[in-house]
Amino acid sequence: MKPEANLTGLFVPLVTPFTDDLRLSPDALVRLADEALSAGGARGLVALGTTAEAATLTAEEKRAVVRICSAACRAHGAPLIVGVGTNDTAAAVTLLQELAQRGDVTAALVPTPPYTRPGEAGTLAHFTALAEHGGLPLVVYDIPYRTGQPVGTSTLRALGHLPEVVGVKYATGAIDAAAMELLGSPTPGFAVLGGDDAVISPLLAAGARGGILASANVRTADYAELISLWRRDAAGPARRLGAELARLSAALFAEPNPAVIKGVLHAQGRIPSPAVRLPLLAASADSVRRAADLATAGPHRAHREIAA
Ligand SMILES: O=C(O)C1=NC(C(=O)O)C[C@H](O)C1
Repeated sequence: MKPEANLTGLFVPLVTPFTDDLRLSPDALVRLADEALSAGGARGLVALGTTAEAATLTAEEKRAVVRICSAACRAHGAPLIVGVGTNDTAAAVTLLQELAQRGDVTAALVPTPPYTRPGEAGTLAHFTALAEHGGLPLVVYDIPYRTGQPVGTSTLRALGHLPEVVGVKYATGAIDAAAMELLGSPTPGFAVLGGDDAVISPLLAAGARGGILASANVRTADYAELISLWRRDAAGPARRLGAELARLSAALFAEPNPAVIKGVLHAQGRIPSPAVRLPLLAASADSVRRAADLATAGPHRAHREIAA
């Protein structure tokens, strides 16, 4: 029997706000977490995703980020997903066991082992070990353009049948025959969540249960509404909002994530600094301006406000 993770809706992988001198800004993270779950209407949060620049955080900073996100999730009765990414299976088991001991983590978001390229059988063996020994429900993060390790539909299905694997963050960069095959016959207890922001709308149309979307750090409520519209089969408004948000997502990803998102959040006064840690560089003023314009008030929102 699978653990019940209830992975439907919008999960926001929060940025990690820094000060200008690159220290963690806990107060800003507390505000972002609360806004996403209250005004934003997100179903839950993702701590330590790619968008959080998790690769550059110290162990102590990671603990602080998880503590803050956990407190917000507890206050809102929301699920918390935590990113755990390494190509060392034994180290991943240890990290998962430590997280499991907290008792407040709904699931871990785990990429296919990055860089090593262990093949599909090795990837399946990796997740089997994590499922058997990690002690936490797992969401497989399928993002071959970052990890270098693609997984085919039959491997994904095999992963979905592992007892602790409750979902996949599907970010293959395409909605193709493989995606349609995956979505066409869903595996019970295995949620498909979109993770490619610019194509989230068609993935939802094809049956994805929700999304883990960095773009939702900005205009959270609209991404939550997009998911809700598709799940209610409201195709017309969903298509219009999806097209508008795809333009925003493209602008937010014009430079390596999360540089533009942080630039926009800073321009909106929501974080103290647009700073990112090396090897990322701050986004150009042009990219931030273009995305900030799209973030402020799209025609869809204007239309809804007039209609209200
Ligand atoms: O941090 C995440 O989770 C996400 N990161 C993305 C990326 O940087 O590739 C994309 C997605 O929006 C979620």
